[in-house]
Amino acid sequence: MKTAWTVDQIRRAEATIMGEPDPQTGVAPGDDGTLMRRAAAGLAAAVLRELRPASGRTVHLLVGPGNNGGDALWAGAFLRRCNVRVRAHLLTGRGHEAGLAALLRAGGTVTDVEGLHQPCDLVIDGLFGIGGRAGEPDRAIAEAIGDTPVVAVDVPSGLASDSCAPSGLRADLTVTFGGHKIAHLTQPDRCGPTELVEIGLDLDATGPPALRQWEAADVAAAWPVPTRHDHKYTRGVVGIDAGSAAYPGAARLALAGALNTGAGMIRHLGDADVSLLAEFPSVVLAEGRCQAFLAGSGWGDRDTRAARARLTEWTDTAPCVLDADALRPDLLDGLDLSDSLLTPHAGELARMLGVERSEVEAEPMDAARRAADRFGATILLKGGLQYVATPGETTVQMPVPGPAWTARAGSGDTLAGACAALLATGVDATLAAVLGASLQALTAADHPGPRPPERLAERFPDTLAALLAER
Ligand SMILES: NC(=O)C1=CN([C@@H]2O[C@H](COP(=O)(O)OP(=O)(O)OC[C@H]3O[C@@H](n4cnc5c(N)ncnc54)[C@H](OP(=O)(O)O)[C@@H]3O)[C@@H](O)[C@H]2O)[C@@H](O)CC1
Ligand SMILES: Nc1ncnc2c1ncn2[C@@H]1O[C@H](COP(=O)(O)OP(=O)(O)O)[C@@H](O)[C@H]1O
Repeated sequence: MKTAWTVDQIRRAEATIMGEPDPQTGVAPGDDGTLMRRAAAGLAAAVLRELRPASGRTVHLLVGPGNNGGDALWAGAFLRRCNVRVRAHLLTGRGHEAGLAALLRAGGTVTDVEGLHQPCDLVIDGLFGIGGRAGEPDRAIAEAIGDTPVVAVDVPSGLASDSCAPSGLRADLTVTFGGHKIAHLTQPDRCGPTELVEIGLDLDATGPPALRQWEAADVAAAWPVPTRHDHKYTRGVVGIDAGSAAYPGAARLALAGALNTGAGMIRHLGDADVSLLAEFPSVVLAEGRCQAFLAGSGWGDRDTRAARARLTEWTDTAPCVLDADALRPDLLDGLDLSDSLLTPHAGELARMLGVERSEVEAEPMDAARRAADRFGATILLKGGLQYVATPGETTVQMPVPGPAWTARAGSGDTLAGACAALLATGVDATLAAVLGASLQALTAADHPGPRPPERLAERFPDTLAALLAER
């Protein structure tokens, strides 16, 4: 599990070690440079690994006016001890005083933008870190970097740490300090792999993290495996109302998702063509008790009164997964959704919130959180990176990300079925969303290529078996 923290939390954790910074100078009373040197040592070690062999190689430092530039300068001084040639470009003509003095003492040099065009093996981006504002890099600097590998200090410059929006320089590796920032998990294409250097911050004391990214081992550990004492009813019965004359396949897809995730029993309660059940002989048509329901996938333009009656009855009875055509404010308002899961994609979430899709796409984490509070329901916002927001909870969960092969019609229906099967086992809506979305993503990673969603769902059990074998 990777956890990410806001800039405010990082600053507060720093302040408990060094004291509150003076508002005029920005200098904290207890700042003797220890944290910066720890950070810089970790940064230099990472750069040495990238350069291997390092002796005789050349590194350019892009140095901003703040502490981020200080880290780069100190790292440059450490690199000099390993016989690395270091040239620093000071963006504003000045840089962290002690760091610059250390670099010059160690034999590093200062250069202008022209000097950055001289050949070098690696660029350290220390322009701006968590104090940086979002923005595009200076053209002259971007041109000078060209194709040279970039190691970003803390966060790539121009990428806002608390945001999901892409901007700024692109890094091949980001070395961060104390704890991951939100942008590391939401902008992997900008940050590259992220290496965490411990510098002694107690981030847990600042409250819950902003974001948690699940990994395969976490999914395995949390998976609700049936025990010897279980039977089909204790494992959970799922009632599914998916599909319509216009979208008959949605029922088949949702059933495939639920069956292959391990429901104890499935009741097909929709009005879709039952001939599809020939393929799924264990699915029953009999009405009866259910531990979870799935409604909305492939409903099309179902009559509002009928849809509302179904949702009211089901949400009053058991936890529900509400998907696709059930995700309309006029259907959802007034329902008790406290133990249910809504699974919108960005367009559906925009409709639920009455905003433009672009607004959801720009800050998906915030949009998911807002929707969770607005509807009092857990939200799984689907897409390339997915966000699970729980009403009243600060931390947003990010399921394991998967390849974009999954981005096709019908994948959402199988995912909804998978989440419903998990809800029926008794796990809460947040865990059902995280586990269902992660299983789909991990399976797609195991079977890359244009595999139709119902075929991908058939591989869920293999992926799960491999995951559980590791636990
Ligand atoms: N604190 C610690 O002990 C430790 C901190 N550590 C390191 O400190 C980093 C945070 O340092 P920081 O607070 O000095 O902020 P930093 O990211 O250097 O930027 C601030 C400067 O940039 C300027 N600026 C911003 N955006 C701009 C833009 N778009 N275009 C132009 N200018 C812009 C901004 O100007 P202003 O906004 O004030 O106008 C200000 O002058 C952190 O990421 C980590 O690397 C580690 O050493 C571990 C210990
Ligand atoms: N870029 C992407 N990378 C990986 N998975 C994606 C990407 N975009 C969408 N997905 C997945 O594809 C599915 C799309 O769901 P949705 O748009 O609701 O499809 P439908 O309603 O047609 O079934 C979701 O399961 C989501 O997780």
